[in-house]
Amino acid sequence: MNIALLGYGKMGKAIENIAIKRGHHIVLKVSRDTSDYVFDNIDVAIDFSLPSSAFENISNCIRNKIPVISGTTGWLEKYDDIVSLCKTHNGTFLYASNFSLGVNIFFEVNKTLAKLMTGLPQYKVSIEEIHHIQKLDAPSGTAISLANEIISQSDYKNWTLEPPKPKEIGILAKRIENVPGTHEINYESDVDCISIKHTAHSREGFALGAVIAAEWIHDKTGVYTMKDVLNIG
Ligand SMILES: NC(=O)C1=CN([C@@H]2O[C@H](COP(=O)(O)OP(=O)(O)OC[C@H]3O[C@@H](n4cnc5c(N)ncnc54)[C@H](OP(=O)(O)O)[C@@H]3O)[C@@H](O)[C@H]2O)C=CC1
Ligand SMILES: O=C(O)C1=N[C@H](C(=O)O)C[C@H](O)C1
Repeated sequence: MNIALLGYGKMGKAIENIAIKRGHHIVLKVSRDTSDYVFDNIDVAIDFSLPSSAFENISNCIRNKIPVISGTTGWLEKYDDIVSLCKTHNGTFLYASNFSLGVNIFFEVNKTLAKLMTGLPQYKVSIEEIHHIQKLDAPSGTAISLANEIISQSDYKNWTLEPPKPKEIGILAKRIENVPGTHEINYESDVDCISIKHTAHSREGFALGAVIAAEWIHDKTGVYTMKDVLNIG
């Protein structure tokens, strides 16, 4: 496939390595200062850019009939607008807050555990995420996905970065140099604690998942998630 990379930072470079190993060609790389570009002979675009640029990048692809996947976090208040645009143009779009296989399995474990914990108010749930100090958004997109899944299975109403009130899930966002991404869910009672944790050792898992998603989506139309790609959930 001919791939356009929208964002050529830490993730763009990790994706380039894996895509080339899998026989693909990177034919366009877009960064902050790429002023004018055309989508010429592109099979799929992969957006890992900035919270402030993802919406425009994705819209641009959809309007130009380029299938696009995005892993950029921190822009999701406009997700529904992208879905509408995609439907209007009969386009192709997939967003994932986390492309790694491990985290997508972790999402399922989180959902199952949240179901098991309903009706056990003695356990208070909280989420901790740790990322590198360059990360622009907090909490992480993955932590938001985890919280939303718990909310969908329970009496919790929303998540917060502040000390949680009743029915709120507290998220602690820590920033530590060079940490690729760690997420932990804790159910704490007076007598014990149940924890589940995913630790990324590098960006390779995110990048491989993104390339697999791009391979899967490039000849389809519609709006998809990683659950469709991995056939889980
Ligand atoms: N879903 C997932 O699995 C994962 C998601 N992420 C998310 O991906 C995003 C990128 O992460 P990361 O690669 O670490 O970040 P980086 O800061 O390393 O890279 C961001 C890149 O975006 C470029 N950029 C800036 N403006 C634009 C624009 N208008 N159009 C296109 N590109 C632009 C920057 O260019 P320049 O270098 O010129 O400034 C830079 O190359 C983040 O939102 C992060 O949270 C990260 C890992 C996994
Ligand atoms: O910014 C990152 O690095 C990451 N961002 C994603 C998120 O916000 O969840 C995924 C991963 O944890 C790495």
